[in-house]
Amino acid sequence: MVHPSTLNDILPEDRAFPANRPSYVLRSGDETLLAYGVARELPGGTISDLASRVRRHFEEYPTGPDILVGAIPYAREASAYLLRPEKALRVMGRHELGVPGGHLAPQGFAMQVTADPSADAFSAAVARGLARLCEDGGSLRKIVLSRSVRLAVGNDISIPALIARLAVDDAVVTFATPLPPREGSPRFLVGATPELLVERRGPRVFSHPLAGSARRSPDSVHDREAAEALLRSEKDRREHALVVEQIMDVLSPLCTDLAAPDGVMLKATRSMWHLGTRIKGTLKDIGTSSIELAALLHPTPAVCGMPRSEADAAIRDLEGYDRGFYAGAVGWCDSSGDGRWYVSIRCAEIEGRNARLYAGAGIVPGSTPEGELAETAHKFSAMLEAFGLSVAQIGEA
Ligand SMILES: C=C(O[C@@H]1C=C(C(=O)O)C=C[C@H]1O)C(=O)O
Repeated sequence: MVHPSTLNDILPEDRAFPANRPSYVLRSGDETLLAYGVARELPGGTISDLASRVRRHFEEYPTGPDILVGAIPYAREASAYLLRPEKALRVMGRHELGVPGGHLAPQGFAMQVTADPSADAFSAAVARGLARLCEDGGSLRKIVLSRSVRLAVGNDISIPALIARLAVDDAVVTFATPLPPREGSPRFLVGATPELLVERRGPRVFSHPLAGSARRSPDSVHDREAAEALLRSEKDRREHALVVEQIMDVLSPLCTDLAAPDGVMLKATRSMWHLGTRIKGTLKDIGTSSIELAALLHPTPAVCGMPRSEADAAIRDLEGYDRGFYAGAVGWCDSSGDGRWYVSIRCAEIEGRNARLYAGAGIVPGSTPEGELAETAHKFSAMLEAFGLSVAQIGEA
């Protein structure tokens, strides 16, 4: 059981709830969810029985806020960390969070920046991944390889300041969610994700997968050219189509009228362009919960690859580290089965003075180690900027 006192410093005291600070924040352009304190922790287990554990939880504890919040890790065999808060506040519409920008570290404190793996080691992993895609007789079509950057700051990292800075981008969903403490020390996953894994609202189901990326440019002509080139890129469209294919395959037996009426469109964040497809459907059986849908879909080929088990095995072999809660999902669900789950990317694991940032990129035939290195560097930029750093400061421009 997590001690609530370890979780109460995400935001400054909320005027609406004096004497209480949110322990969990999920802010999108149209809705902000704030959760306070921890009444209960969902018992652990793998993703295959997550939906039944959630259902049992709401049956056993019908009182209190009708919500579980938290994070699902990348590995399907690892346990989700879902919490029943003491209080929850859902604010419809745009919410400023009421957090001052603040300093993440006192002026003059050096930040230590370490690429883990190094840029060279990541490029080598991409080259090995590409070789596997081209192996004769192999069925592997895509793998998503990631890397991390570790930051060591002079003092404890201020999560309020971090999320306030990330929230300047309205195109992304800013989140801060507690992770299981390590040796008693509180940990959080904080990020700004552009990608909706799945949402269930009554019988309606939504997903907005992204795959295929280009960096944005401060120059509007170059920016537009980058977007147009991405839309035309055969390699990126192929990479994207695999994600849409898997999501449609998983959802179609469960839905009537499943469709992607707008086709492939561009999604812009402040730092990246992506190819995205909005998928919508209606459940055949209203008993299918958002968490059941998330558990079936995760990990999509946007963060894993195709086919899933082969891609996952290649990732574990080539990346050489445990992704933890990066490339999992973050969100909420309630006892009716409604919920929203976002892909936990563009994020960092925060523990005291240390942050570990993650970024990954899809590898398909036609990808190059240099291209994927540059793409992941730019995917770090929103988090780096929240720390007052730039891509150039991690040694890559
Ligand atoms: C894996 C990440 O991003 C994913 C991979 C993308 C790609 O390869 O083009 C695009 C969006 C995300 O689905 C990440 O940001 O870490």
